[in-house]
Amino acid sequence: MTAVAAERDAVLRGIRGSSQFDVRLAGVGSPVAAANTATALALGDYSLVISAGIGGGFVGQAELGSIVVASEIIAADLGAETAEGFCSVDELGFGSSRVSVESNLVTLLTDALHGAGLSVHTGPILTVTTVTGSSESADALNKRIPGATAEAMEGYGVAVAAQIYNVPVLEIRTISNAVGPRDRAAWKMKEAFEALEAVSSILLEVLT
Ligand SMILES: O=C(O)c1cccc(C(=O)CC[C@H]2O[C@@H](n3cnc4c(=O)[nH]cnc43)[C@H](O)[C@@H]2O)c1
Repeated sequence: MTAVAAERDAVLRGIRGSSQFDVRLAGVGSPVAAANTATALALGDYSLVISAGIGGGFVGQAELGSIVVASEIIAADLGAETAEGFCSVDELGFGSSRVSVESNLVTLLTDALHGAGLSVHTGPILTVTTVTGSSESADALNKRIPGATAEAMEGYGVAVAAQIYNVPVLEIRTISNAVGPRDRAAWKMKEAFEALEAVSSILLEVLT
């Protein structure tokens, strides 16, 4: 599941037309991504769901152009603001803001990516509703979720749909920008799409 066509096209280049993969558009944001993933899972027979695309990298954790494979997929802003600070849905008793991933799948993929000489990191990938745009917000996320490695906008929605259908899920982000003050001129879209293509060609090797 990719949010936009440019991500889908990078994945398609990487998998070189393999019929083993069904590359679909999720749309931008967790709700539409959840709906589109659930629709696909209701109609087809899948053994793995992958949320893939570009994302923001937390400074000191994932540099521009690198790859992040999620160890956990976390809805970082799903909760309530209180006088004491942010309160997650877990703390509120309304469910879980976290979806776990199968560690053996993560290891299989990251070993292959390392083996191909690519820069790859593993850690929590946050799903946010609003792209983080200040150091204060980035610091708050880092404090709330130690080890946060990347952020994007769809992973949690895709993961919840996969979880409902009892299908394992992965999230993979290639880093186009740093999480923090918005500096559109510094975004490395080309490098991120090239990395997404490279990851997809490795996926073809390890999952075939
Ligand atoms: O501002 C622009 O000109 C612009 C051009 C293309 C794409 C964008 C996006 O904001 C893309 C959002 C899209 O990409 C993921 N993404 C990429 N970086 C981040 C981030 O730092 N924080 C959250 N999401 C990010 C996201 O999953 C969306 O699908 C802007």
